Amino acid sequence: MTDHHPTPDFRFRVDATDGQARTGAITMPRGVVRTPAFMPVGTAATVKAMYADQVRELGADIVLGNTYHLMLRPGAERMARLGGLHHFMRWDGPILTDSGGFQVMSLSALRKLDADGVTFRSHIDGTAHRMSPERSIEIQGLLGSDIQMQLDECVRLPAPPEAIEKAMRLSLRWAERCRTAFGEQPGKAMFGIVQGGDVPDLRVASARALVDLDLKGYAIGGLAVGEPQAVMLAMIETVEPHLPAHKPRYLMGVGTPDDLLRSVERGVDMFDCVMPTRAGRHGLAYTRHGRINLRNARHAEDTRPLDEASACPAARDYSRAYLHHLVRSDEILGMMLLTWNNLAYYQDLMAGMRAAIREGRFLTFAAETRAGWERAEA
Ligand SMILES: CNc1nc2cc(C(=O)NN)ccc2[nH]1
Repeated sequence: MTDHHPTPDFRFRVDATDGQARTGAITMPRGVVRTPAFMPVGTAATVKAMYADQVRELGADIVLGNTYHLMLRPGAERMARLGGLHHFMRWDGPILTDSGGFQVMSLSALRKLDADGVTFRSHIDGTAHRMSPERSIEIQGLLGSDIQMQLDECVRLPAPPEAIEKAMRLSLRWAERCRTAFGEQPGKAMFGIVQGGDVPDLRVASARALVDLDLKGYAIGGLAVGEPQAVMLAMIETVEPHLPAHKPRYLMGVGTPDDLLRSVERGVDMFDCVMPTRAGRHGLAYTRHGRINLRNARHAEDTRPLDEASACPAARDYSRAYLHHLVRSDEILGMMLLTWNNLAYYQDLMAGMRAAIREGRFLTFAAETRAGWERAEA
């Protein structure tokens, strides 16, 4: 395995491939991101219910910050005065921030979109805000983000092709404006976001236009927005041949463990999703035996841990009976342990994929992993 060290600039290297699947690393001044990579979501400057050190220890190299939440609270200029997001939350590795566009459209109130950006009211206190491509990049810079996302317009599916095309073309114009606003920041990157809904021709047009901007990485956005998994996978297959093989591909907002296997198989390098953390807070455990709902009465006297073979204490040292009790009692420790378990499982899955790709056995690994989920618990 090629060992990777932080570098003064932003570099991506593919170390091995197996079919369309790739494994390698992004090296940046703040650290190395082994790919395929899963980014825990740290919405309000915290990966909910986790210490930053725990997130690092379970194998995460990079976390995601949400621009929409942080610009509203504590505020971008305030965050800069406080030393930036890394210092604030004590995460010394790379941070990727989204642009805020998706959350403005899904969380804010009274939002109005125009050619220059979006005007909206905060879901927290109703104050009015304006987000332009330039302001989004400025905010991400003030936060200290290492990988910044362009502002784009993401449409929910199903949607009329005209609406999808309009949003995709607006997103391309915003990509150029973000590229200009970002300028040259050695060691940092700005990624474009391929849009185009579930319309292959629009997806290809979006990808080709973004590649002409010669960006450092490319996200595939506007998926996992209500479409069937088959449609999501078809869009990845449509876009992949048009993205440069030597730059990272990031699938936004995805996904379940099965989504991750099938997307890595199709050439995706990076992921973020609230699934492991949100599910953990709701009593759901992701394990190599499949998903387990600890609220279910069948666990009330089950003395087994979630996974005795796991290196994660939350999976190995606590009985299901205890986790069931904590979940039924709405105890904070229940959320903490299940979040810890779930993030550890997701990182173990990514590490397993990286090793399998290096050893040319990815499809076997994927099949064995799925079989483990199906096997009725011993
Ligand atoms: C949970 N599904 C899901 N889809 C997403 C798409 C985007 C996007 O296109 N941003 N520009 C962001 C977050 C997402 N989360």
